Amino acid sequence: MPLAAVGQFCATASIAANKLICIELIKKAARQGASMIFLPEASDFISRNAQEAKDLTTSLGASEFLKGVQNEAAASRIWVSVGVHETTLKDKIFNTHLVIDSSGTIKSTYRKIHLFDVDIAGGPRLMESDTTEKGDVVGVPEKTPLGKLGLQTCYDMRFPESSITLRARGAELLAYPSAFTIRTGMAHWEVLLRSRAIETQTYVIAAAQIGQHNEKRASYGNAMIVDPWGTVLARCPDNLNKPTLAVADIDLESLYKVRTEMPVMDHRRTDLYPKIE
Ligand SMILES: O=C(O)CNC(=O)[C@H](CS)NC(=O)CCC(=O)C(=O)O
Repeated sequence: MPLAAVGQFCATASIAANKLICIELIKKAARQGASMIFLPEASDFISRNAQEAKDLTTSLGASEFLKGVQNEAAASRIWVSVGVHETTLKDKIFNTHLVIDSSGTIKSTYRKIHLFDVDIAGGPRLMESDTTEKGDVVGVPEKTPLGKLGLQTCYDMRFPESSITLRARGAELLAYPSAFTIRTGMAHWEVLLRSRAIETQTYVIAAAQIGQHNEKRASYGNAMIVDPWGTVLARCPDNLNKPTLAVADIDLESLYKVRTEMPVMDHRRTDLYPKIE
């Protein structure tokens, strides 16, 4: 049975420092026998403001951060899922989720489709669309050593439509690299992830940022792997002081048992509401 590793750390505005942390996590996951490691959203950097985000962002091909991650994926012979920023043709950024194979090649690119524009009394207030352009493709699951992987990002977990779309297209796992706020994380994080896993009957893997990135921004952590029954198989420790990993076996046989025993996809009343595909 293949082993998945989910990572958790606190990115700052230093791309060089974040790159070293990710390289160490990739090495450690490979040493533990994982076939694939999942790193958080915005693993390349968390910026202090919109201007800094624009200044730090490059194309995928010109990214020093990605070069380091791709080289280490190849050196450690492990697949990697990672969230990064990417320049667009306009003066904006894509919030991009990549799958890199064990030779260091980018196999799949997903650009976050739901942007986090919220203003909650007592915080947080974040307007992602000020800097970020939304992607316009849900995509098809990518074949990985763990199974067919559907790519999403963070806030996307609030939209079951896209996870059900990916399930309908063959997903056996869904990845949600994240940088969740603490307030919304305490109220919603685990419930959302377990709900997506239960209703789609897929594994859900959510790498996460944790801790204080700068004066204005902190993240909730609780990176986790959830099985298709909704059980939290692994969770990174609540450790603010160092990057951490958690691992779990991916058992597709038990996934198909869940789907056979309770075939919710076949029970849909698409005569009463739209079919998602
Ligand atoms: O800003 C970057 O560089 C990377 N992007 C993020 O951190 C994004 C947009 S601000 N964060 C979220 O989507 C949090 C969602 C969330 O917390 C919720 O749904 O409750």
